[in-house]
Amino acid sequence: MLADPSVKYRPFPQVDLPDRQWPSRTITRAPRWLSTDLRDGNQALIDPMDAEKKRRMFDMLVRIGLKEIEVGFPASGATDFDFIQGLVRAGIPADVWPQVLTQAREDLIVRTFDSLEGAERAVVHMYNAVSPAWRRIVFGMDRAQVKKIATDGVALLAREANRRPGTDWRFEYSPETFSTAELEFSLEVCEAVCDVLDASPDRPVILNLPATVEAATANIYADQIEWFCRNISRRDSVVISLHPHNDRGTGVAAAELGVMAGADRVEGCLFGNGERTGNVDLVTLGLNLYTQGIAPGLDFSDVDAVRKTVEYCTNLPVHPRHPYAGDLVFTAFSGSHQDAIKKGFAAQAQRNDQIWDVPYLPIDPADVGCSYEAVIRVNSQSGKGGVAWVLEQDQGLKLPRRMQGDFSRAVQALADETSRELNAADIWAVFRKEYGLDGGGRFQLIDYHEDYGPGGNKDRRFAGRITLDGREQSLSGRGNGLISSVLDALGSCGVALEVVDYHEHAIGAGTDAQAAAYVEARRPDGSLVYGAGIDPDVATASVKAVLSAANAA
Ligand SMILES: CC(=O)SCCNC(=O)CCNC(=O)[C@H](O)C(C)(C)COP(=O)(O)OP(=O)(O)OC[C@H]1O[C@@H](n2cnc3c(N)ncnc32)[C@H](O)[C@@H]1OP(=O)(O)O
Ligand SMILES: CC(C)C(=O)C(=O)O
Repeated sequence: MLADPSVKYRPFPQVDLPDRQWPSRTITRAPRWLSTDLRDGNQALIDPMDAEKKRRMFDMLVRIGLKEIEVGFPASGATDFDFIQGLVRAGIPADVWPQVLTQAREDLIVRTFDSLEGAERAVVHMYNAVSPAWRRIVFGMDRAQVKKIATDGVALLAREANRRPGTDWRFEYSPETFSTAELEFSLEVCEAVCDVLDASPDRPVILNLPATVEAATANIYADQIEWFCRNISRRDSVVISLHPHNDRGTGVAAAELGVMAGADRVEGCLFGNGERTGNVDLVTLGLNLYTQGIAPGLDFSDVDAVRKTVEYCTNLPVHPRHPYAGDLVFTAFSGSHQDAIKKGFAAQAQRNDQIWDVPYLPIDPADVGCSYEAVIRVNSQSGKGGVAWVLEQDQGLKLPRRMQGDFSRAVQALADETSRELNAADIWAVFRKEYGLDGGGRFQLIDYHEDYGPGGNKDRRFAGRITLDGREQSLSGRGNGLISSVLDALGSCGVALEVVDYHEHAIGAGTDAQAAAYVEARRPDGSLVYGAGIDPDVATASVKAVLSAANAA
């Protein structure tokens, strides 16, 4: 890299628009969407989609709710041409407009119209680049010549349409490279195109203003769009469309600001496939709107299925951190995030309204078909809240607060030792081991009997059979409750404990229900130990929990 990049790169000039309005506008409804997955997306693939993949993509786009779909570049070759003819023959849903792209060349235009033979309706989209670099480098033409490519081209569109009156034709024109062209020249070309096509309010022309290469910050694109919307002479006879690419990684921002600046329509691809760094991502745009309380008109309620289809058709993976849809976007590994999310879910469950307010989760995962189970996952960065969450989701165990800290230390030790993610089975195994659920501690309950002394209810007697250090023996004790009588019995084995906290709850319901009991106990030196017991009988669960604490002591 250069020490001084200014010798090679120039900053993008500002747009002279001191009274710009877009910064204080908000988006209040979804724009019209066009999917160009089958065109811009497809042309950028290592292996372009075959007919089967195209059909699968098309059907999914229709299911999602796309009403405008660019189905290909028919003059590119037989694959696109035949696919488009096949779609037309099979019948395109009545509320869906197929769109096709062509260069402004007569033979290509004729072939493009041929591909749509028999269609009820279609949009023919023609482009030519207008910016200085393309004029100079690609075409070797001046402004007038480049403008003539456009006007001659759209005249051919009108001619071909007139020759085929059985189809309801609409037109889209893209001054390709709009974002790096002089605004006045783009406007001049678009005005001329609208004149030739006789744009009117009932037959508006789509003017698509692409950021063919994203070359400036998103606010500059918004300025360009607002400037264009203000200056185009027949605003009511044109649909202003955006086509942002993502070279600077700000395609989504550019599209959003462009809509605030007055655009009616956005062209993009699912998950941002497309040339180089991609077209703007329709999934992110749609769900961004959704999280502002605006119905996007696109159904991503099973975003995972959408992702799998796109991955299959494009043979490109969607990044695990991709907004809303990546494998890891609803997953928190880090302790403080887990703690906040766990509290957020609990608060959400207690509130009496639907408003979503869970820390770190901008959208309810359930709305896009994701379950809550995977929201919190555990590794060495995790904390007690996350560990407790996984145990609760997996086993239904609701550990008391302080015990969460005790248990999490054991889980943390394993995570550090193994340097990997711990799944629910790992965590459950640590719990069973830590609290002696499978045996292994000094004290294990075989069975016990409880009765009352002369003092009645406050005079409980515990008589148990346990294994102590592997040897079976009897144990008895007395207290004013079951737990204190077990503690008394343990005292005779030299274990002095005072219970400072006790919790119990049911796990599950009906005949399969179990009870979980948790004990926090203090040793003579003041240190705390914890125990847990699980049993179909709640009293037995509590006895086991006390013995479990004794094992820890
Ligand atoms: C920004 C975009 O994504 S635009 C869409 C791009 N998509 C594609 O190109 C995919 C499909 N394309 C193709 O299959 C082929 O490029 C075809 C069939 C369209 C044309 O193929 P060919 O004629 O063999 O070659 P090629 O694409 O290189 O054409 C370049 C010529 O077209 C001219 N040209 C480029 N764009 C346009 C345009 N929009 N209108 C008119 N002429 C154009 C170039 O100046 C060049 O002219 P020259 O030969 O006189 O120098
Ligand atoms: C054809 C146009 C719209 C295009 O794909 C672009 O400019 O990126």
